[in-house]
Formats: sequence, C-alpha cells, structure tokens
Amino acid sequence: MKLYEKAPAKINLMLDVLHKRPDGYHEVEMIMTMVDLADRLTISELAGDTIKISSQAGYIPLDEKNLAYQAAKKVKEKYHIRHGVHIHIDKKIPVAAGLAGGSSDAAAALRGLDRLWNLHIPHEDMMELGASIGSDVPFCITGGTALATGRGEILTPLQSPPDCWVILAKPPINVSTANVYGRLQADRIAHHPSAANMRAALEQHSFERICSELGNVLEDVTLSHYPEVRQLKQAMIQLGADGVLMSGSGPTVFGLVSKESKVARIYNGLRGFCHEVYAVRMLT
Ligand SMILES: C[C@@](CO)(OP(=O)(O)O)[C@H](O)COP(=O)(O)OP(=O)(O)OC[C@H]1O[C@@H](n2ccc(N)nc2=O)[C@H](O)[C@@H]1O
Ligand SMILES: Nc1ncnc2c1ncn2[C@@H]1O[C@H](COP(=O)(O)OP(=O)(O)O)[C@@H](O)[C@H]1O
Repeated sequence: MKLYEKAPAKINLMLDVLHKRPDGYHEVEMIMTMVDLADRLTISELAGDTIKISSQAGYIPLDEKNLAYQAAKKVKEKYHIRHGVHIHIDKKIPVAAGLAGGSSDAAAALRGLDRLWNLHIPHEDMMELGASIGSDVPFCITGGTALATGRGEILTPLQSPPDCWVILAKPPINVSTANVYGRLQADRIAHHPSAANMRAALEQHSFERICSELGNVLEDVTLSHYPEVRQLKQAMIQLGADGVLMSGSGPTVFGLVSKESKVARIYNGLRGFCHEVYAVRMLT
C-alpha cells in the first residue's frame, strides 16, 4: 500500500514571548496559520522492520535526525509495530526558514502512518506524540489557524484570515531556532504584540487590521544579527506589500497582499534581493 500526505508551511501572524521557563523553553503566545506551499510525503510499506527516508533534496538529514523519521520511530515504539516503512519527502518548503517544514513533515508522517497501519490514534495521543518531536508539531497536526500557548503545543482554534496572497522571501542564510531563542532577552522586550488584538482582527475578518496587528518579538534578535533580513523587510514594504513580518525565528520574511495586480511587481522586485521567493495563497 502507498499513500500521500501534504505537509504545508506555517507562518506566524504574531509571536510574543512572555518569559523564559525553568525547563529552558520560552512561554509563548503565537497566532499561526498555514500557507499553500507544501512538501509532499509518499508513505509506503517496506519489507523488514526498518524506517527508510528519502528525498529529492540533498540538504536535509535522511537518518534519525529527520523529524519524519522520529515520528515513524515513535509510532512504531508506542504501538509495537514490527513493519517497515519508506517515507519519501518531496521537499518544497525552504529548510531552517521559520516555516516549520520539518515539523510539518513530522505531522504528515504521523497522519500518514495512522492511516497506513489502521491505528486510529486518539487525537490527544497524536498531539502528545507531536509535542515530543517539536513545539510546532501539534499545530502542524491540526493545521488551520490557531493561538498557540505554552511552548507552542497548547492550541486554541481561531477564525481563518481572509483569502489573500502571501509572498515569502528567504535570504540565503540558515537560522537556528535554538540560537534565536537563546539570544532573546525575554525581560527586555520593548514592544509586545497583542494576541487579543490579532484575534479580534481575525474575528472581524479584517485584512487591513490583520496587517496592522502583525508583530514578532524574535524579529529584533534575527534582524540585528542578519542585516540582510532587515533590508529584505524594508524592500517588501517599499514594493507595496500590505503587511510585512518575519516568520518564526526567521529568516523568511512574508508579505500579505490583497490585490493580485500587485503580486508580480513585488515578486519580481524581491528576486533582485534573493533567489528564493514564492507567491502563494493563504490556506483559508
Ligand atoms: C520559533 C517558532 C515559532 O513558530 O518556529 P520556527 O522559527 O522554528 O519555525 C517555534 O516556537 C519553534 O518551534 P520548533 O522549531 O518546533 O522548536 P523545538 O524543536 O521544540 O525547539 C528548538 C529549540 O528552540 C527553543 N525553544 C523552542 C520553543 C519555545 N517555546 N521556546 C524555546 O526556547 C529551545 O531552545 C529548543 O531547544
Ligand atoms: N523533514 C525535514 N525537513 C527539513 N528539515 C529537517 C527535517 N528533519 C529534520 N530537519 C532539520 O531540522 C532543522 C530545522 O528545519 P526546519 O523545520 O525546516 O526549520 P524551521 O523550524 O526554522 O522552520 C534543519 O536544520 C534540518 O536539518
């Protein structure tokens, strides 16, 4: 048997850090949503009791460091599965970009293996398995639009944003999430974006208000370390995107655009700055 799962990228419409916790993680308040840029997983049975990961992308780990491998290992252990599995990842989401590509692959692997082995994993167990792989994996399991609290694993579903274009631009640097959180001085954050205001903007279905409530406290850390990300953000604003923000720990910057007539100009303008630019739709 062979089955397919789509693993979409996420963006953070707002990201606030409340404090650093004794366990080393940061207590966050984030509003996340999915965009139509996705990896595709092909999951098939394999003879023998092994996990094989392959990908057309030469730049992701294919061993136990791969988050989809970790998902398969955890499912096999928890449900005493002795069968082998081959997961092929057709990688489209840029890596170490702040778009949760690895987390979404892990979530897609969990969903796919649940189907492949007819496990009927209860939702709570699925979320627990996801959280044991990474903080963003539970959101990638549920998808949609959600408020994420705790270290990111406690989710409250929210109203989806209105349909619009999302232009993503990733400069040619890889940013480590752990380093960005490590450099953040949580007790010295000058401006906290408001989850309540972004939530109200979503409930009002107001594109303009969503654009004005965008905010991410990790931006200051990444922008001060990588000036090219700041330049990219300025370029996207100058080219006319309606709302612009860095996603997650970066370095991808996204622009929300309501008018299709603006998309080509912004896309072409950004290609002068960086190679990896995508114009996709919001997944509503
Ligand atoms: C910043 C965000 C925003 O959505 O995404 P990315 O930029 O990675 O896409 C997330 O909080 C990232 O989630 P994820 O990438 O799953 O993080 P994890 O693997 O759980 O943690 C990686 C490292 O980041 C730090 N970390 C992560 C989450 C959190 N709430 N506090 C932290 O301090 C810890 O140092 C941890 O060791
Ligand atoms: N399936 C996967 N796809 C991409 N990266 C992966 C995967 N599994 C593990 N990784 C590793 O996870 C790290 C973070 O990747 P990614 O999830 O793309 O970043 P981010 O959390 O910034 O969105 C990278 O260093 C990469 O080597």
